[in-house]
Amino acid sequence: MFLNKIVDQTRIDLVQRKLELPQEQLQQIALEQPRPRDVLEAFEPRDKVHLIAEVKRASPSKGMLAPDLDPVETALLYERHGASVISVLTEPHFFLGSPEYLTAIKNAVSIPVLRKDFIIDEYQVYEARAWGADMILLICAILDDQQLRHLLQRATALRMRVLVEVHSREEAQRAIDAGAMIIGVNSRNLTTFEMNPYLLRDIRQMLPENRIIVAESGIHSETDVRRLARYDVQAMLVGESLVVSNNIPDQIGMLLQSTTHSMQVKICGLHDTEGIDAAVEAGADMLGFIFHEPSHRYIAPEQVPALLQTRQSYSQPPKGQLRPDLVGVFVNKDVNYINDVVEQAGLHYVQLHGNESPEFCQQIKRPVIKALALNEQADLEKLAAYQEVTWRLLIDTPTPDWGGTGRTSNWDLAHQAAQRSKILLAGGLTVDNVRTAIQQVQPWGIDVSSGVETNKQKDRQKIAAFVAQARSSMVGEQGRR
Ligand SMILES: O=C(O)c1ccccc1N[C@@H]1O[C@H](COP(=O)(O)O)[C@@H](O)[C@H]1O
Repeated sequence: MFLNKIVDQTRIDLVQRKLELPQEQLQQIALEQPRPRDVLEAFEPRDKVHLIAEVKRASPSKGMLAPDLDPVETALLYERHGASVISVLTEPHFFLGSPEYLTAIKNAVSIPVLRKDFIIDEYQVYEARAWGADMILLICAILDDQQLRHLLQRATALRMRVLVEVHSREEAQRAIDAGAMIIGVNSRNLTTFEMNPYLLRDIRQMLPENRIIVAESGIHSETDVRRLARYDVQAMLVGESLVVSNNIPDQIGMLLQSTTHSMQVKICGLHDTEGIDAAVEAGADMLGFIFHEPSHRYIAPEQVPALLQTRQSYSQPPKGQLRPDLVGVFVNKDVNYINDVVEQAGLHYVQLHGNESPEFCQQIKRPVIKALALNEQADLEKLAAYQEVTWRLLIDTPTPDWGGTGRTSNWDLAHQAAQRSKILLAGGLTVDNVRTAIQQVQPWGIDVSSGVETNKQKDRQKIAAFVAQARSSMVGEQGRR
């Protein structure tokens, strides 16, 4: 097994290195180093997705990636094009890494540098500092709780920061309990090399708000980054897709641009197979289900999993896509009912579309999207109380029917809201007006129901055209959160 092999090899190497340089001397060198660079500052502002760019020549899962890569030139290129931290492999046998790369890179760039290795012994922590690292990686899968705490404590005493890597809910809890402030969720299982692209979604909610969350592995495309922006990570650690690229600046540009310029699309009011297939195949990010009985779009909660299970489009989405997130829409329902439906229907988000108070929102077991109507300037003030306790705000048209009416909202007020928080814009969007809406309001995402229907049924062509139009409508950096 790969992990065992690499840890065994690390132990053998360590015996030799300790003979060459006893720990006492190494410790002295580590203590003489200038103070580490400020890693936490590198992840400011916290509501952006920062790039940890990795210098990696090979990997056991992919073999040779970029054997001729010049580590220092590559790191300098990463820094010039917007990386916040450089990750350097120092493991020599499986990743063709080297401590010399780390030191040379540290001397060349002015951003923090991470020692990415299989650290199992405090000797390696001192090495990292002696070589110039500002941050180290600790992998939960190869450490027990006592080792994890001990190595964290050693690194902290040397003023380094620690990226604690997890691969499951159980490891995430161990990282939290050990006091990890920077938690990396690695979608690649280090034992089987299998990818679980849903891992981050599955464990994101259990990670406390005050931690820095790093998404690791398999980040290649705009679609990948759009998902990360949905799970509110502070950083993405990217190696392979950078080093194999024949245009690294373009690849970095695409990844970073996608963190802010990529439009999240929710298709709402789905209740039949055709609608679900059309929304998934068009590449929708979120599927919305209406649990408000008077609506013609109503679906009983228990029907949702049953319906999704029958759809191959959902269980095995088209290449390059993943299963969208599921949103349940409720109007003035009881909190216990909502929390039961969350489990029953397997929801990832809850949209509250009635008069629910901020206190009510706090009792919901999933991140809340709170729908609010903006009639006049003064209504903007009510956003603040909800912003604190919800995941996103949704600006919809004020009507007695609550929502799904096909009437557009006040885009000027919505734009002002979008400058204050990440909003979803809803109400009367269609393929004909969505570009203007995006450019005028600059929302974080958009939500549509009526506008992609014909005779009250979801229309495959309208859905495809709507998603394509939304995605091609560029949003400027200015004014969008
Ligand atoms: O769609 C409904 O029937 C509905 C009922 C009750 C609350 C919200 C509802 N839909 C929401 O309305 C917007 C879509 O509006 P439009 O149809 O595109 O104008 C969206 O947020 C739905 O979740």
